[in-house]
Amino acid sequence: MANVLRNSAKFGFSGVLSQLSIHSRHGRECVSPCFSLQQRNNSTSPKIKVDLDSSTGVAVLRMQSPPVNSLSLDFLTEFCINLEKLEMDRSCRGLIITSTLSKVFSAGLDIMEMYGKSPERCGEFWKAVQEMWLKLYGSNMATIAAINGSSPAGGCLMSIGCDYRIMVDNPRYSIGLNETQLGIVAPFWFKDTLVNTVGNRAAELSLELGLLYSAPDALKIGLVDQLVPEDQVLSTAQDTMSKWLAIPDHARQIDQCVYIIYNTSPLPLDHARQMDQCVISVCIYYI
Ligand SMILES: CC/C=C\CC(=O)SCCNC(=O)CCNC(=O)[C@H](O)C(C)(C)COP(=O)(O)OP(=O)(O)OC[C@H]1O[C@@H](n2cnc3c(N)ncnc32)[C@H](O)[C@@H]1OP(=O)(O)O
Repeated sequence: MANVLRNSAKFGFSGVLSQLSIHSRHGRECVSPCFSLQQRNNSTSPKIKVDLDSSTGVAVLRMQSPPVNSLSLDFLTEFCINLEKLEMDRSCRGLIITSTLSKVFSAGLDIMEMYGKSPERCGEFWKAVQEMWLKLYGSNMATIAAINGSSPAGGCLMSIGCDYRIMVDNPRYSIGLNETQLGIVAPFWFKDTLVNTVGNRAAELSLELGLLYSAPDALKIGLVDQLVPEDQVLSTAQDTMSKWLAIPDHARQIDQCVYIIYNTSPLPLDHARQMDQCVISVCIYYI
């Protein structure tokens, strides 16, 4: 696995980063897509299932892409389309994200997307990764990750892109931004999101050592907010969501918006994109 990742970084990321062109706003506003969501969704069977309960205003998004819910371009495209539909639906106020797979929430970016692909394809893939984060972190909905399995790297990013994290209390499940262990570097906006979640020092240690935390250790550093038995993860997420939805939407959204504006680097700006490019290029150089 590590070898494939090393090779994928060599062949893929330089192409990926030269292709970056994202112009989205940050903050808790619905972000308009900068790539055509409709263009690419080639899968025959849906990788994502969404159930919206119109009586509660809460949608449950289930990732169902075996074996490990890896974030391929098709997966990310489908994810973003679903998020966008829910965002536009005024009856939907809350979103719970979980997995139908046993033991895995998401294995993170699909390593096959980073290996031996054309620069164009890599660029499209990287934009989709950015879009996923922008849409989730910038969502107007209250978002809860019901983490019912391991969630490394991009899977962790997806989790910390949510407002609240509930993880199954199982020490065999791990979560964290383990990129450096794979010889790659988490982009600065992964770092920002982690700092916003666990604070500066914990994020620094976590990123430099590429730490994967067991569920109990993740709770200790605040990477997740709550641990629950496996069979209670969804019901706890539903109960927690009702507390979040008791807060008037506008107040919660403005509060989140202010927090993000003051605590997150501006990915949409040119200089920030160049920094993204720089960090990954240095990383590739040293592989
Ligand atoms: C600049 C930012 C860059 C990167 C951010 C990233 O997200 S890079 C991706 C990093 N991801 C990882 O390091 C996770 C690697 N995977 C795992 O640790 C385990 O697979 C996991 C998720 C804990 C599940 O373990 P389990 O024992 O249940 O499954 P197994 O390892 O046997 O894997 C089953 C098959 O899935 C394939 N696979 C695993 N991860 C990925 C992935 N990220 N992308 C694509 N495919 C993945 C694995 O190769 C197995 O395939 P098989 O054909 O059955 O051998």
